[in-house]
Amino acid sequence: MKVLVIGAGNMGLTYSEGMATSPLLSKHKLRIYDTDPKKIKLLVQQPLFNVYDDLEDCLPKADVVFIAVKPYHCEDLFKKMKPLINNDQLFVSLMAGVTIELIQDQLGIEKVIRTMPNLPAQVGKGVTSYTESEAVSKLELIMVRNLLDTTGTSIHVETEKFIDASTGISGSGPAYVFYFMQSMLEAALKMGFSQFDSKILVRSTFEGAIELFNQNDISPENWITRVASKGGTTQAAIDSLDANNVNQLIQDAAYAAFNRAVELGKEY
Ligand SMILES: NC(=O)C1=CN([C@@H]2O[C@H](COP(=O)(O)OP(=O)(O)OC[C@H]3O[C@@H](n4cnc5c(N)ncnc54)[C@H](O)[C@@H]3O)[C@@H](O)[C@H]2O)C=CC1
Ligand SMILES: O=C(O)[C@@H]1CCC=N1
Repeated sequence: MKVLVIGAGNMGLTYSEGMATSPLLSKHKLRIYDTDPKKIKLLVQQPLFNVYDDLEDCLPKADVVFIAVKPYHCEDLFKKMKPLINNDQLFVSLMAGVTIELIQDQLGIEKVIRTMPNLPAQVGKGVTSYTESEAVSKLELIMVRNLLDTTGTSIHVETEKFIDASTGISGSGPAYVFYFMQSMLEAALKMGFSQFDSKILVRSTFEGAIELFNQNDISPENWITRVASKGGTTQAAIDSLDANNVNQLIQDAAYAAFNRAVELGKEY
């Protein structure tokens, strides 16, 4: 099986590295293509995969093609791809919003797996949701799942609605966590801690909370009650969050990302 990854950015490179360092693919079975000459120049020096700057040299012979460009680049890319592809090839899209139907129509092919990955894939802790068009076989689905799992874990969803929904939860989600971290860091600095100590306090708090969550079957809501004493400091903080409707605001943010994914699908 020969795999081509189109787009050597955050996601394309992450997946390429995940697949290349797994036992599933040897170097000569994995290719990466990008249009940015500076990226190509840097990438040719790495030993993990073969790097291309011309679609004609890498696309026609690929069995599985990962598409990891920004949604607004897909129209132009699809025009260039169309004369070089065939209906036996399997296309795996990592793009937010772009629908299976649009990919099938613009490329004139049938086999598409649409995914929604996330950035922690860079450290092997990604989560990717995925769904497929009718023409994709069970075997092909398992094969691609194994490739996706080289960057973490994956969940299969029945419809594309859940790909857009997971964009709002896990795809964009790391940014919500970083947003929270940034606020905590700014508060620590204002209280007079150094940059160094602020980072330790915030990082350890996030790591510790995640570890507790992972090691016990207890809901976050329940954990809050274990931190908060009646009339104590945590309750003062939670009361402030509740008074400002932060729970609802976070849910609104997740829905904003979900809705934007649906909108993106109509823009191309
Ligand atoms: N960054 C993230 O956390 C996530 C991104 N995604 C999706 O992944 C896709 C890629 O995002 P990033 O990797 O963050 O973007 P990026 O901007 O880091 O990488 C995109 C790459 O595509 C290349 N490119 C542009 N036009 C091209 C073309 N016609 N042919 C070949 N290469 C081309 C660019 O030179 C660049 O290297 C997007 O569609 C996004 O919706 C999905 C989930 C999470
Ligand atoms: O912001 C975006 O559109 C992409 C999709 C999910 C994360 N990044």
